[in-house]
Amino acid sequence: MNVMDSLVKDMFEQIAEEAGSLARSNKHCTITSGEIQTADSAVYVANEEQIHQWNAESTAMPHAVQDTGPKNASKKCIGIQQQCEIIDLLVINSSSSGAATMSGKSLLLKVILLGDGGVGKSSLMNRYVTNKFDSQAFHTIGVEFLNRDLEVDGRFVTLQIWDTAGQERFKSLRTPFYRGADCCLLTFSVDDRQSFENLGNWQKEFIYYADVKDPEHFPFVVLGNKVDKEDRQVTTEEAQSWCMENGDYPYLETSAKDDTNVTVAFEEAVRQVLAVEEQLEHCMLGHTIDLNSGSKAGSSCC
Ligand SMILES: Nc1nc2c(ncn2[C@@H]2O[C@H](COP(=O)(O)OP(=O)(O)OP(=O)(O)O)[C@@H](O)[C@H]2O)c(=O)[nH]1
Repeated sequence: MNVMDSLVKDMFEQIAEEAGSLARSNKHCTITSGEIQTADSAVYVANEEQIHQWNAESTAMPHAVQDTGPKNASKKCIGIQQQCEIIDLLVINSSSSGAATMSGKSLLLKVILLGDGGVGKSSLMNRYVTNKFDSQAFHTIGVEFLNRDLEVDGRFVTLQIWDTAGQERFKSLRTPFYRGADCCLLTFSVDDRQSFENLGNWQKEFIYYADVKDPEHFPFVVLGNKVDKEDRQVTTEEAQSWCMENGDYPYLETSAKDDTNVTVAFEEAVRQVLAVEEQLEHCMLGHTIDLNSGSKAGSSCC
C-alpha cells in the first residue's frame, strides 16, 4: 500500500467513526465511498475518480468548501492536508460503544446486513423500510443505512439497518462500520451455493472487525433470500443445520421481491437483541448486593 492509499484509508476510517456517531443522531443517512448525507447536512468526501487521481498524482488534496448540498445543508470537502480537518458539522451526541441506546422513548438498535455481493441485502432493507423492490439494483459501495420505528412485544424500537457492500473490493470501506452493531443478519441467496458456503467467512469477518467480546452469545440471524426463485442450490434443511452447528441461530427464508418474511426477519433480529438484553439485565439484577444480608444474590447467572 503506498502512502496515498494509506492516507485515503485513514481518512475513511476517520469518517467511519464520525459517521457512526452521526448515524445515531439522524433519521436517514447514506454513506458511500464518496459522501455522507443526511436530511439536513451533507459532507462531501471524495469520489472514486478523485481518489484514483490523487493516488496517481500524489498532489495536494482539495480543501475548498462548497455550498451545493441540499437546502440548508453545508457541504464541505474533507481533504487529507493537515489544515483540512474533519469538519465541524457532524453533531456527535452519543457514545461510540454502540450498545443498544435509548433515543427518546424508543430503543435504538443497530443491525447490520452482511453477505456476498448480489444476495439481496439492499433489496431486503429497501423492501422493509420503503416497501419498494428494484429488479435492477446497483451494487452498494461502502455502506448505507435507513431507520425504521417499530413495536415488538410492546417495546418501541428504532431499528437502524446498515446495508454493506458485499463485494470483496469494498472490504476496507465496510468493515469500519461493524463496531457497535447489536445484531448481524448473515445473508445468502438460496440460488447461489457459494454465497451459502461463504457464511462462515462473513461470521468471522464480523466478529473480528466488530470486536465482539463474547461471540457465542452474540445475536446472529441467518437469512436465505430469493426464495421466489425456482433454481435453488441450497435446501432449507442444509441451511438449518448450518445454523444449528454454528451457534444455534434463527434461520428465515425471505424474498425481497415477493415481500416474503421480510418483516418477520427484522422483527426476529429485534427479538434476539431484546432477549440478550433481558438476560444481561437479569444477570445484573442477580448480582446486586443485598445490603441487609451482606451477600450477593443469584451469582450463578452469566
Ligand atoms: N428474484 C429475486 N431477486 C432479488 C431478490 N432480492 C434481490 N434481488 C435481485 O438481486 C440483485 C442484487 O440485489 P441487491 O439488493 O443489490 O444485492 P446486495 O446483496 O445488496 O449486493 P451488494 O450491494 O453488491 O452487496 C438485484 O438485481 C435485485 O433485484 C429476491 O428476493 N428475489
